[in-house]
Amino acid sequence: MSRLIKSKLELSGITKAYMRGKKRVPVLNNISLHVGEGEFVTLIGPSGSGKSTLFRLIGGVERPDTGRIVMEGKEVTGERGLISYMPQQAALFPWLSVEDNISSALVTTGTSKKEAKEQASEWLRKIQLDNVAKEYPHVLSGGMQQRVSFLRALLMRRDIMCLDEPFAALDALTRADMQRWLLQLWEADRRSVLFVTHSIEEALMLSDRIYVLSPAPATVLREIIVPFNRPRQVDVWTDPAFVELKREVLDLLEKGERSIV
Ligand SMILES: Nc1ncnc2c1ncn2[C@@H]1O[C@H](COP(=O)(O)OP(=O)(O)OP(=O)(O)O)[C@@H](O)[C@H]1O
Repeated sequence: MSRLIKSKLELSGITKAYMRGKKRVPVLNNISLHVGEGEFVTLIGPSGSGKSTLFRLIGGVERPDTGRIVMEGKEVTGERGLISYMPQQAALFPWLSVEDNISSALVTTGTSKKEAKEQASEWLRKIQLDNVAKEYPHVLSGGMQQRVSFLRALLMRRDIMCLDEPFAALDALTRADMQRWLLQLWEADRRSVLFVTHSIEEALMLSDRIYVLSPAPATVLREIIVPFNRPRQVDVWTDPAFVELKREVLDLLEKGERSIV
């Protein structure tokens, strides 16, 4: 299905190993995947399977040993500054107010300072954080900081947004709230997203497609197309197909774990 959609990001044959002392430790083994225009794609895999490493390669912070990274049809292996990245802990400038954290993201896209300030206030109103616009990030709760951090990534308007377990540090209720919030905001804007999570439910709730990774050295165990319609309802987890897919992913992850014991 997704091959009909124009690819924003395409990884082919990515291999990466690190040296630990004199020992070469393979982390990624021949990974190929793609993210189509306006697609929400998730990577799920056990801890240490190389998901963050993959993001570092896509972000150009490191280079793969073999393989190619292509964005919008152009090879960009090792090039920086092409993605917007949101890590587990909110990445905000502590010396800037919430509003200035947002407007500075807009300025990087070429928006004038005056226009950026106006748009930042408008966005903060839209996500109901206008009451903290003048505050500094440390005053905000974890969930609020992550909303601001997501908004920054969204407004950078890079070709692809890479979200690395953005809700992992939040409590269960805030996390569920954030998932609903992200779903609404993303469905209104449809950016191309590559998302990492450990939560199968989160992956099924948010994604168009899921790549299930094996333990390191990671390979793609399976690509799963998530069949639920959009706009997606939050009660999708009660759908029998949801329960079935959850079991399928869990089995894959468990089999992957067992194969290295
Ligand atoms: N710079 C490095 N030098 C040596 N080993 C590294 C380096 N970076 C990562 N590794 C190793 O590569 C493996 C994959 O790490 P990575 O952080 O990419 O996994 P991950 O899937 O993101 O893990 P988690 O889900 O726990 O965040 C780990 O064994 C890690 O120790």
